Amino acid sequence: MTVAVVLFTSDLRLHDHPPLRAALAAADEVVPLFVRDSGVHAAGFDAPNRAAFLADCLWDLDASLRRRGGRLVVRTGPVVRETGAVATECGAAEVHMAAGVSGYARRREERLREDLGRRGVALRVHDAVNTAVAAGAVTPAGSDHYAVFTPYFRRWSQEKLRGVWPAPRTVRVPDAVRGEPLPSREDLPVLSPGLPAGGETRGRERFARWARSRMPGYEEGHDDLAGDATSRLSPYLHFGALSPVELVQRSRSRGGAGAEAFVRQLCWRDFHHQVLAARPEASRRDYRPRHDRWRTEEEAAEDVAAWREGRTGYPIVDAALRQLLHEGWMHNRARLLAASFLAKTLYVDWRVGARHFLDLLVDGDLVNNQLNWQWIAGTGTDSRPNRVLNPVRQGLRYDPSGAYVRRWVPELEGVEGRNVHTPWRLPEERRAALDYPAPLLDLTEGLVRFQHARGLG
Ligand SMILES: Cc1cc2nc3c(=O)[nH]c(=O)nc-3n(C[C@H](O)[C@H](O)[C@H](O)COP(=O)(O)OP(=O)(O)OC[C@H]3O[C@@H](n4cnc5c(N)ncnc54)[C@H](O)[C@@H]3O)c2cc1C
Repeated sequence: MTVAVVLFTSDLRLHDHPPLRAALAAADEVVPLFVRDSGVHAAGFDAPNRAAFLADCLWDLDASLRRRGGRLVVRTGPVVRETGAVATECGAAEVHMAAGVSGYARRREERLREDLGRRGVALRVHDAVNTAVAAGAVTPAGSDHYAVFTPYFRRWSQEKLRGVWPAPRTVRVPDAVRGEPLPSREDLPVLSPGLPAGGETRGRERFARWARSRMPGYEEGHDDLAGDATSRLSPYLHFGALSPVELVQRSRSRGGAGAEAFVRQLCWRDFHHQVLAARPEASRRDYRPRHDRWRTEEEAAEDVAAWREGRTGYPIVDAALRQLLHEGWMHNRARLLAASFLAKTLYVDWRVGARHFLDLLVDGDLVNNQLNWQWIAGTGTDSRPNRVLNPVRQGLRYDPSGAYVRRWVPELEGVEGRNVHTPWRLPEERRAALDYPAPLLDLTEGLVRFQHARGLG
């Protein structure tokens, strides 16, 4: 009887899963393994909102495996030690896993290869599991990655994707391998109250429902904050509960402007993955240094606290940050303007904001979070690095009725129409009756400070 191990990391699904498919083809029995990696805990990446979503994903994966005659084996500890121990216990000849692009994922792969090699076990790493096109598979002449999105998108769109594989019918797991009880959402500390439920089953249902009802209007509707017309699939993609290859293929086969626009957004994930794969240090250091002398968290303590709590006095920024606190998720347009406000208007180090997002976002990941923050801070891949988003104009444009602001900032519920974006202009008596702060700073002041810092005048 031959045995293989599948080490699940950010690929918590059974459909379209290259490592599982290869392991089932190579061995009679397979151990589906998930390690609650103490390294991830030590790095502070298991924030409660994501830990809760992860627990849902593991329960769902286990249930799906049980329906196929198997089960999920969960272990806790350093991932290299636990994987090696499981491989030895079950006499596996191979361990299969998905490739990752972060520095941590790369080191994990190297250490696994070494440890398993000593045990006589081969490590097989599979590409295009968590991206549609593998990071580094397409490169421009003379460079190891694309630094600008549009040419990458053009090239990426021409790549032929592999076929989509169904979930296996049966998975036979050796009886002898010991597992631990699955972690549960109930055991976790305080979570955002509006956190979505995780798991492949829910992710697939959500995609199917959204593709039928809202994908056709995605192109026009995706920036409408109150309309909430985007897919909200990002946490499922982050944990690999959905396959990007499958989403691209299924969207393309539906066709239409909405599907095309959605596929383009999926390409942004791949774009950032290939940047980080080539420049892993971009998760911490400026990708394109602009010689900024950012205000630190200590220097800007009061501004940072007001920003985090959603009490800056700029309603659209506050609505965005309160949505994050409540749902562990934020609309893309809201992320853009909240991040621009911190990094450019308040001129605070983008890493301070990126950390806050990572502490709360259920889809928070090093690749997309850090590189989107760099994009907005003008140290990343934006070809207009000095653009500053004006929160009043953004509010009027993307929340013209003010419904998004009223949803998240109840103090402003009674302010009619577009006035909700400029409460400081209300008559003094009316303004004083609102339990809502005055603007933290004048926007022109913020703009001048930023432009001066960037040497623009
Ligand atoms: C400052 C900032 C921080 C961000 N942090 C993260 C993060 O930690 N994790 C994360 O997944 N996304 C992040 N994003 C990207 C984007 O905001 C979210 O992916 C999107 O809002 C998720 O909502 P959705 O699933 O409804 O998106 P949809 O509009 O339905 O898009 C479909 C999918 O495309 C991908 N996508 C869309 N826009 C982007 C983008 N700009 N970059 C990369 N992928 C994209 C996502 O996987 C998303 O689920 C960040 C954006 C900004 C501006």
